[in-house]
Amino acid sequence: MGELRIENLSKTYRRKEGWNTTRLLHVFRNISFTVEDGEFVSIIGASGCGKSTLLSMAGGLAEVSDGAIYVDGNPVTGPGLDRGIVFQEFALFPWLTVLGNIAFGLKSKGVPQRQQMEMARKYVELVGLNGFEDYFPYRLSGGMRQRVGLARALAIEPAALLMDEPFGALDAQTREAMQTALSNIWMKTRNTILFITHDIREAVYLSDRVLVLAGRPAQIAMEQRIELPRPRNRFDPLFQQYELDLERAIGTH
Ligand SMILES: Nc1ncnc2c1ncn2[C@@H]1O[C@H](COP(=O)(O)OP(=O)(O)OP(=O)(O)O)[C@@H](O)[C@H]1O
Repeated sequence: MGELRIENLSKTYRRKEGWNTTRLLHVFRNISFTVEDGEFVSIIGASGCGKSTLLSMAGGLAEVSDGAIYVDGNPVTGPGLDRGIVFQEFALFPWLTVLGNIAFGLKSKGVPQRQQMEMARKYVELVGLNGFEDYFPYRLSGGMRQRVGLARALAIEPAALLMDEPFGALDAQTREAMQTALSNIWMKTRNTILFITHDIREAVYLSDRVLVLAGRPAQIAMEQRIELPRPRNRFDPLFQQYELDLERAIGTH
């Protein structure tokens, strides 16, 4: 199971302006949507519209101002092993090898040591890092580091995977290769994924459904189901039509 439900979610930041004035910044108000079990949903929107804030709240890392988030019906009250998170900054432990990084969360989950390595190896294989098990992160390219980040998040077998601009720090070519890799992995695992990006092409390539966040306070301005067979062809005219429609939705709200 892995259903992620966002219910009437609001976020307000209190910003200090001068020594005795604070201003309220309503980032978004009353946002509701559900990522169904096994569904890949992306959120796109202009810079500053609140995408990262929303994902951090789902991860239990940022406080909810109003509303609630549920994973399989259980309210999110903080970080937990039912959610795997992948950030843009790879956030790997530099003193651990590839295998050590991937096995790390399994220890916290209480998986016995022998089984930790077995499971970590399974995910090394899934993300295509065979042969690099004993490398330390500094010897890996950006794309390989993000494969480790993905394997680490997948290894704890979370109900939902939360990904915040995971390929944002990569060059264009590596980024496209990682999109293909993630799409292939997802076709095998069918994880529930909430994916944040500002790249429309990336969202169309990967998602079952794309939500456009726009306005201030932000709202879901558009919801687009992507009805293309996988693996997807970026040059398909229908693919390009989806891109255009979403571009328009971001621009006009
Ligand atoms: N801790 C904070 N205190 C006050 N304001 C904040 C805080 N964190 C974020 N904000 C503001 O909230 C808004 C939403 O920020 P957020 O990072 O969620 O946007 P985003 O859509 O992820 O942007 P980007 O695509 O540039 O990463 C922005 O206006 C930002 O300046």
